Amino acid sequence: MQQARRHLLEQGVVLPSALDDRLARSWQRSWNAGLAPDSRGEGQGPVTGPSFARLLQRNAQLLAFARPVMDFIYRQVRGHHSMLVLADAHSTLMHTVGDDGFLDQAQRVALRCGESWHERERGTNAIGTAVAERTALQVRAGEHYLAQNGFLHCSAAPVFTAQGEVAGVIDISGDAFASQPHALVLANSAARMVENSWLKSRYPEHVRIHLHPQAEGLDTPAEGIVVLTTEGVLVGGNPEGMRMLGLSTGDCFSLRLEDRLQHRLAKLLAQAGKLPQALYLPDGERLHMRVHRPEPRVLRPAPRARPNQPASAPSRPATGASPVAAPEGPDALARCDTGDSLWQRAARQARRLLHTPVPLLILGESGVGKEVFARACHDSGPRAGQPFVAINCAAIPESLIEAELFGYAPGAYTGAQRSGSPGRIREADGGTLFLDEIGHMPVLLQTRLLRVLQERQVTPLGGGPPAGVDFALMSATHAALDEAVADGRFRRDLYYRINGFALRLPALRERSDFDALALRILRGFMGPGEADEAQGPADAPGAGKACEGAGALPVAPDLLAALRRYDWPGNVRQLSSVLQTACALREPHEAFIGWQHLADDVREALRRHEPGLAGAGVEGVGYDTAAAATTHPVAKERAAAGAWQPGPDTGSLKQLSHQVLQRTLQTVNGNVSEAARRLGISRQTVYRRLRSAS
Ligand SMILES: Nc1ncnc2c1ncn2[C@@H]1O[C@H](COP(=O)(O)OP(=O)(O)OP(=O)(O)O)[C@@H](O)[C@H]1O
Repeated sequence: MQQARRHLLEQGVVLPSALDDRLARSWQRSWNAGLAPDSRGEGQGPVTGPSFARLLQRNAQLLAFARPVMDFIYRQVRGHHSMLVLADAHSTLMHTVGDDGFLDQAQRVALRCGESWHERERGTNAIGTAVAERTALQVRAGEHYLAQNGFLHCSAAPVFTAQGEVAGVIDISGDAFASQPHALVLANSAARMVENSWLKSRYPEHVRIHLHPQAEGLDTPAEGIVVLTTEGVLVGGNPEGMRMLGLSTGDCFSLRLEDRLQHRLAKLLAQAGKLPQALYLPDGERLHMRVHRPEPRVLRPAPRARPNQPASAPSRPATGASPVAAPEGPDALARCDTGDSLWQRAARQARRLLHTPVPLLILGESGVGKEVFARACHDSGPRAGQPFVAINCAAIPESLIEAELFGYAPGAYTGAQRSGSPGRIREADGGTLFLDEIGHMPVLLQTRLLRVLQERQVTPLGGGPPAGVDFALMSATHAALDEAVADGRFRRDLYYRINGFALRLPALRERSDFDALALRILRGFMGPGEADEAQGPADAPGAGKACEGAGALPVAPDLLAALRRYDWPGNVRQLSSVLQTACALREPHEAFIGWQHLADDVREALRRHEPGLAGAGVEGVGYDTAAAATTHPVAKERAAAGAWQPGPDTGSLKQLSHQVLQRTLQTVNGNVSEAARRLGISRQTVYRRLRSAS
């Protein structure tokens, strides 16, 4: 380990094979975050007082289910110079129980309630690394990134929510005792016990299926559990249950279990509460299951989703709804709903038509999310689980569209696959065919498509018997199809055939849900929890406060304001790509996206929309540094502590940024790396900035 440490200090990279892969990744993250292995870490001090009380309040359920399990485990390990820890999803310690002697020792390295053991602050450690890697693991002695934690041996296992998000971590820390494999087994079993008891009590109005390969395994911590709505839509499950049935978290709220298992829900319910039953999976494997019916409740109206509830957040289980009128979890359309009323209107219209054969024509500018919307309609309708086949008519060369759509017989044309092809239309059989940019379909093919739509039969190119097809049709275009009809570029009869109902999706600049939509997109790029994590415990010192005004978005407030004002000609696609680039340019230790994470052309385009900045130079270095200095958490923290703050009369942005840089360099005694880290910019930017000022 000493050699690995030396190598890291000298080369800045982890020595290959020195550590288990997960720990090696973690060491590298810790190094990249700017943590010095011989430092005392970057803790911002413990969360205390009312803030700590609120933290406990937010995690009340997890605590309630974890405490008895921790007490039980502690009784098994008492006297072994160790402790059990429960941390939240951000690695902040909430509850500990352990031997007095060891608790005292642990206090000395801040292993105590209220302290964060996030990797960013403490480097590789079992709690923070189990959260980052989403897996149970051990970190023993010198494997800890900070040398001062080398006396600890820790085993930690994440506790997952029913939708696969990390809810918290259970850790066993101690001296040599905790380094043994059984400590990891204990931590893992504790996490499974917490998940299972939480899951059982959390969904009283849902159907619960308990599973195990052996009947005797039911009701043990090893059992799998999945939860369904009374209509059979998957709500979630424990990791074991999801694994046994080959489900992924992406299936939650969209998959009907009977489509996957070929078991009727009614039949499953009929077996509820009886002795364990055999359940055969599609591959022939046999499991034992016990089905629990929802508990009867008084009828109450279905709760509605809050309009600005972040769309990709797992919806909470319905509370207070009856098993008969119970609403299922939000479907795919509801999960795309980030609160804009124009978009919601389109979704309402589409939803009414999903159970009818009426073809939808989705209109809207390029990049507004027409295909995303069509896919969500499909996933929310009766054909969910069947194929969704999207064809971009503008992207396929005209000469190939016919073969691509209708398929071809073996050897139908030069360059064709020898075995022939069924064509995309037949691939959509049973599901949905989505024709994007339908306005670009060549007129001759429009005639063939019309015939398929009328006859519901496809005849492959080069001959062969026609094959019957059954699909729902959705089309989309950003072009004015009625104009194309008027000047003869699009067949009128086909236009009427595809336009059973036309709905229009709003351009991004017309939407009122910018923040919620951006958060949804960021979640996709930052990974589960991280987009919200920047908010931290809302009142934790430092990070959360630095983003005041930005709501839940980990974006510097002035940048967020500019993003909101921008007119987004490329719509959601453009926003998505800007956020993706910014996430990629963000250094691992940077909690917020700032101006410095934008490409030059984007920064320039945004600034053209900024009333007060129109005259500033385009080069932008000064601007991004100033922005970083005023919005980066560390800088803001310093400002709050009484250090220099830019005032309105301090000069141009370029001067401001130079002053910030100079003062930061003074504070850190000229250490460029440290200054760059504090300002949230790269060392190269610091040097460039110094050069441009001289
Ligand atoms: N609701 C959404 N949540 C997250 N990302 C979205 C959403 N809607 C659209 N996007 C992003 O925007 C991109 C473009 O969406 P989509 O392809 O559906 O737009 P479109 O209107 O069909 O575009 P075009 O007219 O160019 O075919 C997607 O790849 C995705 O990255």
